[in-house]
Amino acid sequence: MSRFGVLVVGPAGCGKSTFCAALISHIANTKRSCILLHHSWVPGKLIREGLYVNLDPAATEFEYEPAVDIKDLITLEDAMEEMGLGPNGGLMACFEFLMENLDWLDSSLDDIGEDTLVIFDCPGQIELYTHVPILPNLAKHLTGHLQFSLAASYLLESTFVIDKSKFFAGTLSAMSAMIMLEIPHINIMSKMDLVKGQFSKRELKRFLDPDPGIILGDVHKETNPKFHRLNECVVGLIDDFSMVQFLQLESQDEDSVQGILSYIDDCVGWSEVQEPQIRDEPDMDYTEPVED
Ligand SMILES: Nc1nc2c(ncn2[C@@H]2O[C@H](COP(=O)(O)OP(=O)(O)OP(=O)(O)O)[C@@H](O)[C@H]2O)c(=O)[nH]1
Ligand SMILES: [Mg+2]
Repeated sequence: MSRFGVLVVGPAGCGKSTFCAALISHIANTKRSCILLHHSWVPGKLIREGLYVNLDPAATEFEYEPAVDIKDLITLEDAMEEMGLGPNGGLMACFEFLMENLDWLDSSLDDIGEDTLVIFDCPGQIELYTHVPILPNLAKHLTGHLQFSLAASYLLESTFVIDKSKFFAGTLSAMSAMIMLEIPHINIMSKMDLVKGQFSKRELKRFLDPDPGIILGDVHKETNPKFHRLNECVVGLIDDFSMVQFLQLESQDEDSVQGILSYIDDCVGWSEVQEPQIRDEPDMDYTEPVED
């Protein structure tokens, strides 16, 4: 049995939930999972039977009904009220509770159809994977105990490229997530529609496939000379790793979503498993009859 999943992570408000919904719409439009779930396609049914997992205990509105919702285990209000915590402390407490009750997640994911790509919509608090190893441990559980072939997609908002020092901060957080999660990782520059008109293709390329050395000059101009040495060290760090590249995402654009889904499919190996299948045929037994 193959199980595939993608953790959608990134800072608050970067467009994670919108991207999850766009992925689901696209998968539904192309009807690719209907066969993989139950050989039938009923709009909406797909969503209840798998695919979308909400891991944000503060999320209340969804474009698609989650198949699994952390709020069925614990809500942010409960955690805040019972432990006398604020919203961020409450969120950490929710995840600690989830980690102590992983059997709940195991049983919730038990019914997920074979070969379905499960989309995990994560909260925007990046401390969950940059400071404390909660999401990394969850990823280990999914890949180890539940045998998911799992990838992470890290979203960074495109408006970060307008402020170059913010871009470096964002790139560092993407790197940090990549290193902490230890699973195949895709960086995505979200909300590209917001900056497309403002930059030429060449200028945008500088950020999508960053050469920090070139951007450094611009950052120097924008920062106090006292910090130039620090800027250089940060650039050196990004350069040394040479691992950060971004794919472009416009969640309203189906081609853009398809492009990113193809990367995710490749990362988790979904495509490899699908190729031999005859999609519109019911399961058939092709083995030779055994003679008595
Ligand atoms: N212009 C534009 N806006 C977008 C895009 N994607 C998301 N947004 C908007 O950005 C805002 C935040 O989007 P969400 O999908 O809720 O972001 P999120 O990362 O899930 O937010 P949190 O869960 O609170 O961390 C919403 O107002 C979206 O409509 C996009 O591709 N283009
Ligand atoms: Mg969200």
